[in-house]
Amino acid sequence: MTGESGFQASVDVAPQEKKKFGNVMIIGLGMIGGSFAKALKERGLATLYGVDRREGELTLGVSTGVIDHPAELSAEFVSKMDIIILATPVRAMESVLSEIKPFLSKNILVTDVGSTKGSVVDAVRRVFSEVPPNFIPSHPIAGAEKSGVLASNSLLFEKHMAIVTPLPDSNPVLLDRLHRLWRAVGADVVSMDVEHHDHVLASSSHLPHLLAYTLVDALANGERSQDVFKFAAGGFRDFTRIASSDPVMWRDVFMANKDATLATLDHFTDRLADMRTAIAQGDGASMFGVFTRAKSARDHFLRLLEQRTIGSVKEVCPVSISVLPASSIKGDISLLGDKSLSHKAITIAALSAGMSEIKNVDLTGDVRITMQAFRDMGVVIEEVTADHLRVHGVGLRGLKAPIAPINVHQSRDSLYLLLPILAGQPFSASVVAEGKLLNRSMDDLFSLVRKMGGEVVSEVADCLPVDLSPGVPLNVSVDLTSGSERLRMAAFLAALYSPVEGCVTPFLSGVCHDEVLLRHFGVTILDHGVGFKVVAAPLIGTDIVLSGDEYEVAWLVVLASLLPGSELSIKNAGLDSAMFAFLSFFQSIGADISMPPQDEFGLYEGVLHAGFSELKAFSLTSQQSYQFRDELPLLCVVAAYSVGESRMQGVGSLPYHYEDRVLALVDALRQMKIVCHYINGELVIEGGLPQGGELDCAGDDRLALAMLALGARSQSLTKINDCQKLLEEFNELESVAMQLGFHCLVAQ
Ligand SMILES: NC(=O)C1=CN([C@@H]2O[C@H](COP(=O)(O)OP(=O)(O)OC[C@H]3O[C@@H](n4cnc5c(N)ncnc54)[C@H](O)[C@@H]3O)[C@@H](O)[C@H]2O)C=CC1
Ligand SMILES: O=C(O)C(=O)Cc1ccc(O)cc1
Repeated sequence: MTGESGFQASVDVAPQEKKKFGNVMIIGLGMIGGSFAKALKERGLATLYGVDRREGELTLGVSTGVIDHPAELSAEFVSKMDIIILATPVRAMESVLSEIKPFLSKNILVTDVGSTKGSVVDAVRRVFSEVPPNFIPSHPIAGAEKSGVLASNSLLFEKHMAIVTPLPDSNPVLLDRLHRLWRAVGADVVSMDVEHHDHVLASSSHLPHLLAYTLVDALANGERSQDVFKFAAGGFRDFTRIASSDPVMWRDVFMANKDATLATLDHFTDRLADMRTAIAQGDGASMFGVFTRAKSARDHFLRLLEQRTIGSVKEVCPVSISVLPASSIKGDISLLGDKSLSHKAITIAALSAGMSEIKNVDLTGDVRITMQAFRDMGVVIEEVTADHLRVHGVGLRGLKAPIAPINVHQSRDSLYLLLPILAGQPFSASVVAEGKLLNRSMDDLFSLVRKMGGEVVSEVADCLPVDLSPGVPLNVSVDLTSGSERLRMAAFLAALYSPVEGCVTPFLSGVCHDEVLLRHFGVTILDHGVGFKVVAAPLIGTDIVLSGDEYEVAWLVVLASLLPGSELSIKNAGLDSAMFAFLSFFQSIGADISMPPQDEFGLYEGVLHAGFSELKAFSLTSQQSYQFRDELPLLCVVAAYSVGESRMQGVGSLPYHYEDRVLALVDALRQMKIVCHYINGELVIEGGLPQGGELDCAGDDRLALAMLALGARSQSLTKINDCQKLLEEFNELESVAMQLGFHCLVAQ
């Protein structure tokens, strides 16, 4: 090992100051080992010892300050370490482990950074006959095509993932230390099992390296190679950068991860053969399909990585919005399409036969998750402009089995649409999620899928992740009178997959956007008094322009009503029966609104006008409180500015989520010096002149909008904290405010 010729490794292992991670030995002081050492050393977190079979690397390691001391794999050094990191090529690890084995004690954390994990665990088993609890493998997903200690970079792991692959017997205290170690050098840590790691990395890292090496080799040895390289365009350079990586390291990787790389290589070879056929046959449609899906998958993926939502907790910057009092709103405005309707329109268009154009569609946030899921199942979706899609539908049962689980991330909207659709396909599929969607019971949705005849298997009862398999399709009958409104579109979709006819009994009577959207695409929905019969028939692609978000419409109407001098026209309102009822109630307490006309489907679509007027105090029965439960925060604001006392019965009997929202607003009202009483579930608000203040909407977008309205006519400035969700949901808020002359200021 080291120190043999001329280079003296000191055996005096620093007893002096103890740093956070103590004595850390890096074995294999190349690019990754050196980067790790440098990152710990620069942060003053450890005393670094380096070992390398190439003496030159150690000399450079000391002279460039990457390590504190050169070392050897002897008792004097090894036994005094707190942490040992193996950073050699993977096939060298077995001999390194044999050398350190005699000097290891069980409280020394030993880890590695190898690109494969199964082979390292096998090597550990061969050396120790088991995996000792203090050996816990890991792998940073960060690197470069360079090698050697001079290529080391102390920031290499910052904002990159580090995968740890603990084993059942791993020591939990040391596992925790390993997590801290990776976090200390800036990495986001994720856990995975060894086998899964090797399969995922075979596709995401090993296969691309193989392709790059093979491409360069094939072209370099082919005819006209001089000219190929001379005239290589940027694409060649981008694609082949990684062919400059270290050949020893990569030979080791492919020898160590043979089965998983062969599996992904076979899959890729099949797809390449398909592309060959498409080119040979001049099949432009197939090529266009592959290129569009691949482009959007990559764009989507990069966006997600930028937000760092894959495998790590999303970093959110706190956003506050301040409202300056005494402004009016004036102007004609068009609102971007409703987000939930955007998810649904894309879904229905994807399941229709033929092409659909969807205009005024909101393509921000979670909507992209729904879109990506369909693209992963073979649907070509072109983004014509930022709010215009062209969807090449494949029919109700025409989706292709996705090659990987569908990831709905944290999007409930995507999940509730995708699950019944997947259950209606002839293939099995898995659905995974992240964060708040995990470990939550989805029993309503899962039982809907079971009603369709689908088989649902999840590790934790009724929770994600879930595996779905098709069964014998059944005629679905869903009664939503005691269920959640969220299930409404899911129930309609399930009914569409019925062999003959499905039946949905919704909670509220009247016209709703979901049914209208389906009718647009040719679905026959027969109202039979207590519910709807949905006739199972193909959907037909069509063109549709989405109307503005209804809650945003309601908010703007309330704002216009409260602010003297306001004159507002919303050019693309689309009100269903429930929103029409709310705005009608609002008219009944004095609001000056003119509603858009009713269209052939029963929606009130078109221009809506609203202006300032003095509003009267009001009383809501329990039934009305329930009916207007979504709009109650807005009504509380109206009550605060009305003359007299307003009452809302039955608030205490609302589902807790709605009650909580109202109570949060009551707190805000009290902070603004408005008198409120909440007794036996009845809320009484005495109108007055709200003061300004600093409010917190607790990340609830609807509450945030209500608080903005509350601040709009208050005595002094109102600042609302925690508004990130509002800007995610209503991302054109600032431009709408600017167009209408509503003075609000967004600050991060
Ligand atoms: N290069 C990359 O981008 C990434 C590499 N990895 C993994 O990190 C490990 C190291 O890779 P790099 O730092 O890129 O390679 P490198 O070639 O820069 O460094 C490896 C070092 O290990 C030394 N070494 C080899 N056999 C040894 C032995 N028996 N005893 C002591 N030292 C020995 C070599 O002399 C060399 O200095 C590999 O297992 C690789 O799979 C992990 C993530 C990224
Ligand atoms: O240079 C690149 O783009 C890489 O892909 C780096 C890399 C190489 C090997 C790994 O195990 C992890 C990351």
